[in-house]
Amino acid sequence: MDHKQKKEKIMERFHYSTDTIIDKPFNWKQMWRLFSYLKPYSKNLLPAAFVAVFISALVRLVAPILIGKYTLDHAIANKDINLLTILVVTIAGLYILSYIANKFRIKWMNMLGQNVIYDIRKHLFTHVQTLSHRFFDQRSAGSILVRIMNDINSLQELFTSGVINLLMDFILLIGVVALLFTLSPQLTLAILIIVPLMFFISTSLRKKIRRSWQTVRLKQSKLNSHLNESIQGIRVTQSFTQEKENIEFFDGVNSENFRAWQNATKRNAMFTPMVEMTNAIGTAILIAYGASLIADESITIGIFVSFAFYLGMFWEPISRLGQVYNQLLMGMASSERIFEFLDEKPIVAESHSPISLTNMDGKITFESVEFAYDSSRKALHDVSLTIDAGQTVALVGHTGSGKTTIANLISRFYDATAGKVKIDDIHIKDLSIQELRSQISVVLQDTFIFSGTIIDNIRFGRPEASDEDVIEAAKAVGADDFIKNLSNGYFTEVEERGNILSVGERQLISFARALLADPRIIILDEATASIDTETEVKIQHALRTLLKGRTAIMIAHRLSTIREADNIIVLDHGHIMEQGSHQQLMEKKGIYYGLVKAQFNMLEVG
Ligand SMILES: Nc1ncnc2c1ncn2[C@@H]1O[C@H](COP(=O)(O)OP(=O)(O)OP(=O)(O)O)[C@@H](O)[C@H]1O
Repeated sequence: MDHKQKKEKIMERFHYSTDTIIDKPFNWKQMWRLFSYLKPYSKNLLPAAFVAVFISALVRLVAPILIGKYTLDHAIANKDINLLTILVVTIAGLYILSYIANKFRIKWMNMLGQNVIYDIRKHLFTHVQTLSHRFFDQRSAGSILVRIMNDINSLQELFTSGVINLLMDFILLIGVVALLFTLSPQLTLAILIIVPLMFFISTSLRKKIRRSWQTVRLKQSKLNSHLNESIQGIRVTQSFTQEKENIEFFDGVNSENFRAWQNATKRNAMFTPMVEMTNAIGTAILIAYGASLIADESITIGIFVSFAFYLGMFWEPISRLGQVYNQLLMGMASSERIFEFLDEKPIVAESHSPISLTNMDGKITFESVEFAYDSSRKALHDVSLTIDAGQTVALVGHTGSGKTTIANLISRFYDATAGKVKIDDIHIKDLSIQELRSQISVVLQDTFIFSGTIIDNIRFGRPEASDEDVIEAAKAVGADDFIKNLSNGYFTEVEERGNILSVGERQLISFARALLADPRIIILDEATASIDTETEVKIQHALRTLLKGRTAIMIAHRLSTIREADNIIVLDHGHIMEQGSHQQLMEKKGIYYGLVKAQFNMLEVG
């Protein structure tokens, strides 16, 4: 395989297909929605900045006429020293006023921009937190990160300088055109001939620029997704010595990103030369036609000078409007992506009038429940079961048989596609999601440890718990011993995912976390799988404390851990195959019996 083929193969290795180009036409409604984030500032920052803009625009509009028409044609032509002094002082005063107004305009606009960015980011993050598991199943963490960080960042310029420049340029443009007309209508008309040409070129560029910014975001998304995955999976990469391939893939995505940027900035840069070219044509017309108008005394030299000033001021806002327009296009590309997330509704939605169940008993019923993660295959078929309050039920079965899916439906991370899941005989969809979940604790094999201290990690589900309560919970599950031996005991800082702890230690922390949260229903999904047999024996006792008086669902491949369960449900390909106590199922000599025997034989051989 030559290098090119090898590279192509590497580039096919990872797929980050969920982020697609959203190519809708320029949409004013959407822009309006974006600008509605300015609303909270419509009574303070925004009007203050508008006043500042208005003052500096006004000064810029008035000064040339004072310089050209009045200073040249009146004061200097008539040698009127008094008028000249008044004009010089007025012009100087106006420029000082403009300087002050500009200073405040920049300060207030920066504050406005930062506030708006803060608000949009907060809104998006808050919304993303409420979205259902299915949303996260379908997207990489990196692509979500790009929208919350890069897409929102790219709006910053639009809000700090774009919006206000837009306003300033509109005032300038309207003012300048009006003044040009009053100074000399013929000369103005002659120069305005080029405007339709400019309009035509800018319209044709519009779509291309917007698309290229969309592509940039897409490539950034891919880059971030890969970066995120590479760091999370670095141990696997290194153990399979795939660093070189990983670097090559990264290099491929990085160059795609680089090319996309190049392309977008190239297209962006087309605006300025276009404006400069029209500027040159306009000036040529001014000189040629203006000179002939002076010659036949249709206009004075003072008017010609004012006109030249205004002409410069005419191209400047047009050129800047091009820039703002680009910012608008960029903002459009980003806001489409931001609004796509904001418009995403949680699939698991709160009922319109949720029933409050603050003191749940913990009875769980499944009535002919069916579930499919995607339409192509079902994960559960016609599952009916009853778990009485306080019972401990074990779910066993082969990998992929649907055990975790049952647990997911109890926590309402997903909704059943058919049938009903009930808690205390109430349809789960009618219950308040927050109350439901606050009374359920899930302990997984792969425990998530957040950055922070051990004590705060245990306190995660009950932030108001005292240090003593935390220590008591840790003692009850046998986590106290190892925590005390850490450099700072309970106050030892752990980084994201708790890499300084062993998998078993992380599990013990999550046991303590669950116990402290004091739930009515507890789900242990392979929760003891990474704990050694000795520790497991130790925590069997703690487990009894943890499960006492609560409804418990235990999912375990290691069957020795679930012998004491009140009921064991055996699943196969999403069907309940048999259920009963350990004794009953052993006597039945069915699937469970086979599973126990297989494990026993393995141990014997081992
Ligand atoms: N988020 C998901 N999206 C799509 N399919 C999924 C998802 N999670 C699980 N599945 C599929 O649903 C089926 C049941 O999975 P489930 O996680 O319930 O199995 P399990 O019995 O808990 O397996 P294990 O013992 O390996 O944990 C499997 O075929 C799995 O591939």
